[in-house]
Amino acid sequence: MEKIIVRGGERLNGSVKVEGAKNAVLPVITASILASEGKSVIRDVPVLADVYTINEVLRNMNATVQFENNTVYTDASTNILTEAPFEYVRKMRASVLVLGPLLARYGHAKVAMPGGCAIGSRPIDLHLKGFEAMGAHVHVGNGYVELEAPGRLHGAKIYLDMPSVGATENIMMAAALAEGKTIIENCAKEPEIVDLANFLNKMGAKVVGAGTETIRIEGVEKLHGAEHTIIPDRVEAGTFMVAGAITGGNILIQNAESEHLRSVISKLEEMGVTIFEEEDGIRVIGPDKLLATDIKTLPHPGFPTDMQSQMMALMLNAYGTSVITETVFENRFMHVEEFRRMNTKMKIEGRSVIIEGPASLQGAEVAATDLRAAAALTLAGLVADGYTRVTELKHLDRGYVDFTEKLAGLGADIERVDEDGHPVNPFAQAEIVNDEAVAEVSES
Ligand SMILES: CC(=O)N[C@H]1[C@@H](OP(=O)(O)OP(=O)(O)OC[C@H]2O[C@@H](n3ccc(=O)[nH]c3=O)[C@H](O)[C@@H]2O)O[C@H](CO)[C@@H](O)[C@@H]1O
Ligand SMILES: C=C(OP(=O)(O)O)C(=O)O
Repeated sequence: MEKIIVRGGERLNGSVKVEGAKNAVLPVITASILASEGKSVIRDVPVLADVYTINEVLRNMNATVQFENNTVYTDASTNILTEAPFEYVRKMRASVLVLGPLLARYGHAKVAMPGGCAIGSRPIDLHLKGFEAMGAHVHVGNGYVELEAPGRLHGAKIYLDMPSVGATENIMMAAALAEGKTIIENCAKEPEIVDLANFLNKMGAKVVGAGTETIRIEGVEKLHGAEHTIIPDRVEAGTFMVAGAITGGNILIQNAESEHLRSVISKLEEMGVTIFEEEDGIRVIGPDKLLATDIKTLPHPGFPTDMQSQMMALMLNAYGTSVITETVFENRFMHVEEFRRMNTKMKIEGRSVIIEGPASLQGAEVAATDLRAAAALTLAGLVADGYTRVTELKHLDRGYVDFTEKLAGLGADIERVDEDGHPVNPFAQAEIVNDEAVAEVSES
C-alpha cells in the first residue's frame, strides 16, 4: 500500500504553482459532449485520477478524447451512446454530470445512481426535479436513473431548494439546448459555475447571470466545440495557504485567484496569518502563534466545505478554542477520528467540532477518509513530532497533482513510497502506461 511519510518540523519557503480546478474541469469536459459539430480544446487541465475517469466515461460513449500536455481534446460530433455505467459512477460521483448534456442532445440518458460517500448521502433529487420541470420523464430502478424527453426539452423556471453546485451545472447544460428560456433561481454561485457558463457561451450558448443567484439561459438549437482555459484550483491554493500558515513559513502560491478565496483569506487573517495579494499569486506568511477562530461552511461565497478539514489541521495548532460547523454535508467529520491518533482534543457536537488548541501533535499512522482529509492529515504531519504516515492515497490522487513533490519543493521532509519503501509518483507512472491505469486508482 502506498503511503506518504512526513516528518514534522520544517518551515516551508519558496513558491508553488496551482493547477487548473478539478471541480471546474469535470463539468466543462462533460459539457463538451453538447457539441454536435467541431472539437473542443480544454487547457490547464490537471493530471488527476478524476480527469482520467471522466475521459473514460466519454470514450465509453464513443466520443473521441485525447489528454496530453495538460490539454484535453474532445470530439463528440459522432453518434454518442447515452449511458454511463456503474463502474464509472462508483469511481466518481461527478459522472452524473453527463445527464444534462445527454438528455438535452439525445432526449435520453441512463446513468448508475450515485450512492452516498464518505462525506454524506449526496442525493441528486434537485437535478432530477430540474429535468422534470423541463419536460423529462424520470425512471429510477435497478440502480440506474433513466431520463427520457419525448420531444426537445423546454425551458422552465426552476427554484433550487438549496444552491447545489451539481444541480445548477446539470440544469444549465440541459437548458443550453432546450427550447425557450430557463431561469434557475437560488442557484449555486461558485467560480466553477461561472467557468462552465463561460465555456457554454463559447460553444454558442446564451447563459447570463452565472455567479449570481439567478441564471437565465435562452436555449439554442445546436452547439459547437470551443477552446477554453480552466480557472485555477481554489481548493488546492487554499490547501497550500494552510501549509504556509501551519509551518510558520513564507510561501508564494502562484496562479491563486484571491477573488475566489475571500472567505479563506479572511479566516486565515483572523488567525494571525499575514497575506499579500501579489501580481502572480498569494503570499502567505505564518505567524509564530496562531489564534483560534470559528468557521461555518456554506455555499460560495461562504467558507468552502472542501477547505474544512485543512482548517481543522490549522486550528489544532491555534491557541484557544475553535469551532467548525459543517452545514453543507451532513457527515464530513470522518477525519476527526484520524486526527485523534495524532494526540488531539476534539469533541463532535451535532454538526460542529470543538477543537482545543494548541495540540501537541504526535506523528502517527493515519488513513485518509476523503481527498481533502488526505491533504489535511499530511498538513498536520508537517508540524507533528516525529513521522506521520498517511495511507488511502487513492483519495488524494482524485484532487491533488504532485502533492508530496510540491511540498518537498517548499522544503518539507516528505516522500511518497510504495509497500517496499520505494519512492513513487502515481501520475508519472500512469502516463507511461495508459489512461486507464490511473482511472483505476480513483474511487469516491
Ligand atoms: C465535482 C464537484 O464540483 N464537487 C463539488 C460539488 O459537489 P456537489 O455538486 O455534489 O455538491 P452540491 O452543491 O450538489 O451539494 C451540496 C449539498 O446539497 C445536497 N444536495 C445536492 C443535490 C441534490 O440534488 N440534492 C441535495 O440534497 C448535497 O447532499 C449536499 O448536502 O460541490 C460541493 C459543495 O461545494 C463540493 O464539496 C464538491 O467538491
Ligand atoms: C468533495 C469533493 O469532490 P467530489 O464532489 O468530487 O466528491 C472535493 O473536491 O472535496
